[in-house]
Amino acid sequence: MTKNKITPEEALAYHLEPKPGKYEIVATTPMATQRDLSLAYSPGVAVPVQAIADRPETAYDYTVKGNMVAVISNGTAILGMGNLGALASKPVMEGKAVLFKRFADVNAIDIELDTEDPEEIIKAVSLMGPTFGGINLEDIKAPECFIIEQRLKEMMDIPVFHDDQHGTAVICAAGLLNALEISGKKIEDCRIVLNGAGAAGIACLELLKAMGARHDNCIMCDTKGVIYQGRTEGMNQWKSAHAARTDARTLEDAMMGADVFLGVSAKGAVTPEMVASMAENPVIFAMANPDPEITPEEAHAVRADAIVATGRSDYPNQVNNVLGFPYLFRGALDIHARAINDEMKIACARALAALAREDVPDEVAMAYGRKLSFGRDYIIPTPFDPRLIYVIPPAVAKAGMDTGVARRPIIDLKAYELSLKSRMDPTASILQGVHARARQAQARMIFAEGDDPRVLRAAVAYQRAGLGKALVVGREQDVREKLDAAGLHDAVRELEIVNAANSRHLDTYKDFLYNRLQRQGFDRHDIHRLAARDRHVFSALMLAHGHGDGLVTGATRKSAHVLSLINHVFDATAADGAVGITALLHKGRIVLMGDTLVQEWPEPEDLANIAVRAAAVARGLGLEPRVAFVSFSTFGYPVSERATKMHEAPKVLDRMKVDFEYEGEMTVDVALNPTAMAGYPFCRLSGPANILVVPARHSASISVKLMQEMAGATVIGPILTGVKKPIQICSSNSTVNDILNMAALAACKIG
Ligand SMILES: NC(=O)C1=CN([C@@H]2O[C@H](COP(=O)(O)OP(=O)(O)OC[C@H]3O[C@@H](n4cnc5c(N)ncnc54)[C@H](OP(=O)(O)O)[C@@H]3O)[C@@H](O)[C@H]2O)C=CC1
Ligand SMILES: CC(=O)C(=O)O
Ligand SMILES: [Mg+2]
Repeated sequence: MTKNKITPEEALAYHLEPKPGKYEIVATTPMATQRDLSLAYSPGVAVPVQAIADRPETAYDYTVKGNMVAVISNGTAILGMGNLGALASKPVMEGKAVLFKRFADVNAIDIELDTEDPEEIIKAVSLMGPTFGGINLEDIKAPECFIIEQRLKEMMDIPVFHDDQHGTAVICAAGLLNALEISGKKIEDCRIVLNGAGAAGIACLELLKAMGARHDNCIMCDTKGVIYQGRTEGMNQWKSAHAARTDARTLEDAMMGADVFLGVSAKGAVTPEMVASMAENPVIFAMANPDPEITPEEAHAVRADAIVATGRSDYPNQVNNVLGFPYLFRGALDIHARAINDEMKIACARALAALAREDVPDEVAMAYGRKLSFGRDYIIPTPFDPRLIYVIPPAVAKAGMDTGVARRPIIDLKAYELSLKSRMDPTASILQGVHARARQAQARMIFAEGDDPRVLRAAVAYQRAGLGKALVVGREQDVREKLDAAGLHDAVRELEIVNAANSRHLDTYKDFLYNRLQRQGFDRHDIHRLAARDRHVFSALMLAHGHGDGLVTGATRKSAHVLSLINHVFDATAADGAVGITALLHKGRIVLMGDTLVQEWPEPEDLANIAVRAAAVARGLGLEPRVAFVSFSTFGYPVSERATKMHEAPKVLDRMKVDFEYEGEMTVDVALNPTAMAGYPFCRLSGPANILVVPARHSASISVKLMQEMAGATVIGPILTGVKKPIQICSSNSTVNDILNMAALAACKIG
């Protein structure tokens, strides 16, 4: 199993850069003109004000209320870290807000309340009702959380949901249904031990009992050991409800012969001996965060037959409420629900359990870089499963409608499902897929520019993210100093630093290069200078000889120059059919553009080759290619000599009988806008183009940079294709993340 290794420095840097924190608020309306100002603010705003005053339900139409959730904490139970206060809880709450957005397009804002007094929290939150479509309580400790949630539910007319209680319970129930199916046991016969009698623990046991677990078969423990009938120390009414009739007094006693262990307590609470004493095919959900009660490695070392889950993303079977709260709220918000009730939670649990049993589509397997099929290492869907957004919310919404909490029922559930499918930004999952496949490939990546701090940080991140081995070309002393300056002292020991002076292969490289270049005016001296002193050439030679699986360079020099150096070692010219493809990611859309790197003025045959290369890149990214040859004319009008080759290129593809959609020539709006395309009913594209082949490199460069500077598009590439080995050339203004992404692209051989 590959484990992600995350260092404290990386975690801090992630939160510090590019701006402090993890989200910002973006306007959805333009505020550009005097007229905009008049509409958005005074006097225009008075009109929706009056409408809402007259009919309060229209707040869902004229404001963000209907898609806005508050993530509220006082920091008394931050993950499993305990009571560290409201301010310290902010990174977790900002994180939950981002998860809401990323996974279910719910706008969420974190609110940290600096009090431990339940009455103050109740008062503060109850007054926020008008602002939000729902309230997500987070990391508020038991037993106060029970009182707070109950009272707020009674007072407010929007869903109030304590994620640590019900989110956790729902996911735990879903995972357990499937784990028991695999271990061939029935919930009503199982002996269940639950450690941690707080927010998560009480809610988990309550839900499992509602789903068939027998009270007499369940033992709950806390820091004082077993909660047994008659115990007085450290008790409260919620624990008392689950007090067991048993002689067991310690967790160790309770675990003997148990079928199921559920941990929502703290790191290391379970020992290997306890696991060893459990019944056959034991189920162990060690859900404490960030560190589980026992690690899967430790549990499997003593019980190979155990089915193990944790709350973390770096092990299989992540039982974490991230699988629940985004989708529960999505479904609830879409029916303008008054509450999230038990039926909606159970519908969510059942839908999640059912989804894990379904055949996993290729796109999900591709995103994870491994085949996932229902079994011991896959009992619950993975958080990045793109089906969650359109499978779970409809189940929740339907249960809400059936039980009468919907203010605005959904008439057409099928249409709702379709709208959910197109709601999510596909671009995030594309990068996630690339990284997952890179992790699978475990490529030895050559980072040619070891003298650049960004490259060094990307190399460290590549290795620590478990993507493979990073080989850094540079001088040891220099690399050490630069890593020290970046606060990455330990990384020197982890990276392999390579250079001409410490390579055993320099003579072989020089012979190879001499053979290639001797008839192009290079003598032995020139060859030595190139091979020993130029890191781009040296790195390319390493790659050519299989002393690395991929190469990333270009962060310190202009790409054309880097490409000319690489051409000494590889055939990567226009004549060789090399092509640069750039991916533009913007507003949920991804468009590939070519050629952005190699071909200056491609002829129709070259344009066809660019289309073929771009289509392969698109498929590598999980997109079905639709190519448009773009120009300033559409299907022959206006007539122009400059547009002729764009008109001819599709005919070349006709002759090649390629297996993807293409059309041209056309203007960019016809290519990308379905309404404009509809004006040409004979157009063979089945939807907006996702690949634009442009007439020349200057138009490609202008378009990409315009999108980047004016629209703030994310740019990946140019991705170099059509070369024998994976080489990716970054741009000189690449960030650490850009370089890391290029390394991941090289690792999974996209291009
Ligand atoms: N995977 C997931 O999705 C989720 C995981 N969790 C995890 O569950 C844990 C508890 O969270 P939450 O319920 O919100 O917190 P609470 O503060 O509400 O409850 C903590 C409970 O754990 C008990 N406890 C703490 N340490 C131990 C120990 N070493 N042995 C036995 N019991 C212990 C406490 O006992 P006592 O009553 O005696 O003080 C208390 O009952 C955290 O680690 C959290 O990260 C929570 C939510 C979701
Ligand atoms: C996952 C979560 O909410 C917790 O550990 O508290
Ligand atoms: Mg929590």
